[in-house]
Amino acid sequence: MFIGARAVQGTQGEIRGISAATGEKLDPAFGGATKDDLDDSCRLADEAFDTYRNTDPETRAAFLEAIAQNILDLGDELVERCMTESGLPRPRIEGERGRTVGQLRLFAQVVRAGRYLDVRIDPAMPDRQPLPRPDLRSRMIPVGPVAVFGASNFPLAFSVAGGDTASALAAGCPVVAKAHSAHPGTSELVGSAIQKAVASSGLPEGVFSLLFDSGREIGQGLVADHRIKAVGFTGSRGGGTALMKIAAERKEPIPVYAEMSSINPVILFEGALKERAEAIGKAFVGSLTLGAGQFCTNPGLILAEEGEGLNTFLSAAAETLKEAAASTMLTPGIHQSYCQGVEALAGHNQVETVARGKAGENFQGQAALFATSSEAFLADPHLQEEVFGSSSLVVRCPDRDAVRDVVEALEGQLTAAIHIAESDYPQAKELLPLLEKKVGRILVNGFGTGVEVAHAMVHGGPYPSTADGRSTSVGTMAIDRFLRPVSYQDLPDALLPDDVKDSNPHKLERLMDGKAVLAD
Ligand SMILES: NC(=O)c1ccc[n+]([C@@H]2O[C@H](COP(=O)([O-])OP(=O)(O)OC[C@H]3O[C@@H](n4cnc5c(N)ncnc54)[C@H](O)[C@@H]3O)[C@@H](O)[C@H]2O)c1
Ligand SMILES: O=CCCC(=O)C(=O)O
Repeated sequence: MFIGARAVQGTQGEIRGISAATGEKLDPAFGGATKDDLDDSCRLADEAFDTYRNTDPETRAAFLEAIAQNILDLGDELVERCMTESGLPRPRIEGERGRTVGQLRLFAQVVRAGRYLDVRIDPAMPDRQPLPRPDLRSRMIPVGPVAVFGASNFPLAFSVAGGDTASALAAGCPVVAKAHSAHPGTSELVGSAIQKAVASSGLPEGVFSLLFDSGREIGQGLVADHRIKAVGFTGSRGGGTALMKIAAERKEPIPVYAEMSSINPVILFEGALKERAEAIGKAFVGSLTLGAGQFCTNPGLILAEEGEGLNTFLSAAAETLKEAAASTMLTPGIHQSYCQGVEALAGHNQVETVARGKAGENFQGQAALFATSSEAFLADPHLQEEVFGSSSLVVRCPDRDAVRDVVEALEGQLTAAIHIAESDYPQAKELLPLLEKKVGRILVNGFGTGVEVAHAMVHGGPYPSTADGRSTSVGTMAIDRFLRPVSYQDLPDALLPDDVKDSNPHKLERLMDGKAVLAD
């Protein structure tokens, strides 16, 4: 573990990485944190906060870039360890490393640009009648130390140096990360890259700590610690809601930004099916089986009106899926819950098994495609539960109204995809307002897997896809989760923070009396 500048061997229990492919325990053995380790990490983060939040933009941006470079400098040791622990192939891990590094570098740009501070200045109007207007200035400031829970399914881009850590550090918040026990070796390597950047950037050691937990006590204690002011989490609905409860019951409740579960409905319109049902069917299976289906954006639900087009889609999807190789899943636990989910669907008396992929061995997940009627789907809420892996359910709808009824019945989702031809635009236009209320991202003629790390990305959605549908965990808006506004009224310039001073020393773009003004 890394507790500030110290590298610490945990003493609570034994945590070992497991070869995802074979189940073999990996060296070295890691140990979980004690309550003292937890307390030290939170104390150091609290002590570091004021210094870190007052770092100038260039120092903070360079720090983020140093993390990125240190991760790259880990070279193949990181890639190979991550492949072994996650079972994910080299191209995926190398691609995910590039995404992680790119995310850190993008946030460095955000910090340098300074627009995230949202500086607003309403100059005083002493002669205004009937009442003078005071001098009012505001900016966003970081909330304080943030707890980050690494995700199993993206051991780099959503884990120790993933989007939650990158956006929190960019906001000026120290981070106490809780490693995911599915990839302890990967977590240690990435944690070393961050700790090295803290030191080389001359920052207080408490800016980053990494803890392991041999159970759940440390993770729960982290969320409950009064010095932690926000939580980032990606994982199960049970895990996310458990942490939300702890956070809500604190003396000072704090937000938990949990990304939890989504079945990401894909709606196939008549015109699109008429034009390209077979191509959609093949592309769908590619998305469904990406990363052994362990994407939170996985297309777990297909909606379409019954007819020839849907039948053509189903035939193409079935033929393609039958050839899909089974892939190693992240952990034996995730593999087991996937198999249980698939068995439950296969045994459901209203669900038809359309196709199964090639059978696998050990902890490989066999792809599965099921179908049911909209009537059965609406009658059984269990049918909209996420089956985390390469499994999807097609819902045959008798008409357009039934499609809408199913969408109405869905919980909050991360994404919805519509496959349309121009002839479908009128119906699509009717459905879009409803989709907006249900999801964080709407796609046309694609699938939700493959989240672009960009300024306009929303990787979030109404509960229960995430804990707070107003936020995103990917993209530059992710920084907003770890900021809060402060207003300064009638302060003399000498007392104002640099960001809101008349002189604008950091040359920020600011809102002056409601108008955006670039620094000269
Ligand atoms: N939708 C998604 O983005 C997504 C991503 C990963 C996993 N999942 C779902 O979660 C299941 C399990 O996967 P996972 O291990 O990544 O998720 P998980 O929720 O079990 O664990 C995620 C992290 O949170 C911690 N945690 C979980 N519950 C906790 C609790 N009650 N108290 C303290 N800490 C707790 C774990 O130790 C781990 O570090 C998967 O089968 C899948 O269904 C969903
Ligand atoms: O698993 C959650 C994130 C999915 C993602 O980032 C992607 O689809 O690229």
